[in-house]
Amino acid sequence: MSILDQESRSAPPTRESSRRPARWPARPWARDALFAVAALAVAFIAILPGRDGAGPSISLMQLVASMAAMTVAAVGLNLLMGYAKLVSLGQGGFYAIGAYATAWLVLDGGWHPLLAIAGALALCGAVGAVVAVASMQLRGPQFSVITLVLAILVERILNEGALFGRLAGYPNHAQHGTTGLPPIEVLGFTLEPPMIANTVATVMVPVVVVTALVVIVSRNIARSPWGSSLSAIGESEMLASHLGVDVFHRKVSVFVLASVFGGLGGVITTLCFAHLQPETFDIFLTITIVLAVVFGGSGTVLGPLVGAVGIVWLEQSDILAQLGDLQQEYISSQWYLSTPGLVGVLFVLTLFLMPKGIVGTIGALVMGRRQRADVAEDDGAGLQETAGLPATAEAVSDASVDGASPAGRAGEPLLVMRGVGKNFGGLKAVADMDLTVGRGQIHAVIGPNGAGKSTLANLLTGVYKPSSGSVRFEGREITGLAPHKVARAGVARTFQTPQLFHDATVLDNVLAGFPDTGRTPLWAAALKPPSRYRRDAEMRAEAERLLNLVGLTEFTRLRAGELPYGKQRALEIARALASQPELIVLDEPAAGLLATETAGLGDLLLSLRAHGYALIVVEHHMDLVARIADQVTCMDQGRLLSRGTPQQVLSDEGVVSAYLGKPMEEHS
Ligand SMILES: Nc1ncnc2c1ncn2[C@@H]1O[C@H](COP(=O)(O)OP(=O)(O)OP(=O)(O)O)[C@@H](O)[C@H]1O
Repeated sequence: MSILDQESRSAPPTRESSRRPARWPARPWARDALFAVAALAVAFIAILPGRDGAGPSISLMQLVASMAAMTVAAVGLNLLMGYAKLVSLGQGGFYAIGAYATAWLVLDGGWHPLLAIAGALALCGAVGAVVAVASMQLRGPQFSVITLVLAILVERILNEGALFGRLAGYPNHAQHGTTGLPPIEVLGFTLEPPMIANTVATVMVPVVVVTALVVIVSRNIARSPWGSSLSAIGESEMLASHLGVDVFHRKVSVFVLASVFGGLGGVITTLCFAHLQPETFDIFLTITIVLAVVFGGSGTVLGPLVGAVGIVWLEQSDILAQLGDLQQEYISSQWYLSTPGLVGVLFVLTLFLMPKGIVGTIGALVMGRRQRADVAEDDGAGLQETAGLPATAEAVSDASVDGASPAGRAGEPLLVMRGVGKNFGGLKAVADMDLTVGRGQIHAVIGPNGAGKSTLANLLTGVYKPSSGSVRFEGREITGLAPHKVARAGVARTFQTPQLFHDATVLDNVLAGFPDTGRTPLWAAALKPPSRYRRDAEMRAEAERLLNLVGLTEFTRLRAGELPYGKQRALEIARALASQPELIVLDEPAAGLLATETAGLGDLLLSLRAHGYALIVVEHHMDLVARIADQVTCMDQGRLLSRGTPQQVLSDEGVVSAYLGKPMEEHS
């Protein structure tokens, strides 16, 4: 039923698409294949020096192993911290669980090493799930503290639990008669760790392949609708739920995934170093993983890799030790910073000088340059316009919204709210309100500040559960459903203050509006089957058409945060349309718009009505209300004050005295 159902091929090429330089390779699957080949190639090049097992290459392979372990753990943390903005300080704990559980299941449990690895990762996932369920209601610092407690607990258990050899490490002579885990055998191959001179460290092959696969999979996830849902959660959980995302489950899922990747870092450590010392799994490990993400670029695909490689190299090279010596020589032999202290200083400097990290900073520079080039090519037409919305009705019809529409069913009540009320303590914000909206109808809700208009919208969209009454949508009871369920039922909304992904492009903002953001399963995001490519192409074509509809074609690749306010409102409407709703609730869409923009908004809303959308418009601009609304409901003190056509309501004496102050004609 979307206005987008028409053949996308029929759309005329936009200026944006006609002048945009083609990316190479042009096809998304070819770009992904190239990335995968490059990742695997880098992985194999990294272990080339160890191919003959010569003594000096052993320490190099140990360095690569440490980098691989740190990369995998940092990639997991980045999904959690970089995208969903859930700052976990427990990643070191999962790393330790993965390492020790693998060794323990092999040595004490007698499990086959591959089974032990699977068991260790499952344990990390299970512990992650418990911690996530327990902590997901917490926000910001409280969440971080809970995860930090986990890391500290794990470290204490390893240090003090006799089972894990205490300070003797694991395995140890007293318990196992050996200080090294035997190399694992898989399909007749012995996977030797990089520990013995003149022995080829064969385990490095699966280690770097798995590391490359983790980077590839995390890139797939980050660039999928599943990844968009994480960014949405990071931006605002309220926004995410209105995009159809089941926030609680998604947060638990990403935490479990991050925990498993953290555990995989530990598994790599066990396989490569064969002996575990509890002090290497201290709180400093967790901080190093966080630093790797921040240093490389949190919320970027390559950031954790670059950060992990950089941090491990710094820690293991002589540079920091030499800096320590220099301090002792020239500043003080008593007061100087050792390696952990210097890493801490690096952390602080990174936060101040490069808050986006290495990859993020480079990415921002490249994006800025591209955008400046776009604007320079733009012959002044696009950015200098102030109106983000189509200024004329012709502009709207030019945008060709003649797709399939539910207009044929117009008149049937789509939404029926009956006796709805909401109390906040002793305050009746909404009391006994009815509201009926038919398909293809614009229903304006007006009233003085504090009348309860936004609360009514929030009751409909699931933000608040009604204290009384019922809400039916398309004949289905949706009273008290969570916002993501209401969104999935076909109700989209925009907000009083536009809620956008300010750092993402305009196009990506619209893409986040598609139902896929809430519905794509993790496996499809991670593995990217052919159907995902087809769907991505469809969504992209539809998103470009929607941007054309709301007059934002020129700005497709601009960052949303750089759009003028009016255009941000237009973008929010395009994103709402992407969810293919039946009903759109617009909370004060004309607030902050210029007169020309308000006129353009009116055109757009009328055009949406013409194509069968039902709209509820909470608004203070009476000119706009009078022009577009079929029905107007005026609220005062949470109750119905007047209802009828715009003419009836705007000339109602009660409305004039409680809200307008003077009759509508005198306003203009
Ligand atoms: N979460 C809340 N907790 C307590 N009181 C609330 C809450 N949300 C709204 N209210 C109160 O409910 C009443 C109605 O508020 P609401 O925001 O719905 O009014 P409104 O008509 O949308 O006003 P405006 O036009 O200023 O946006 C106000 O008195 C407000 O202070």
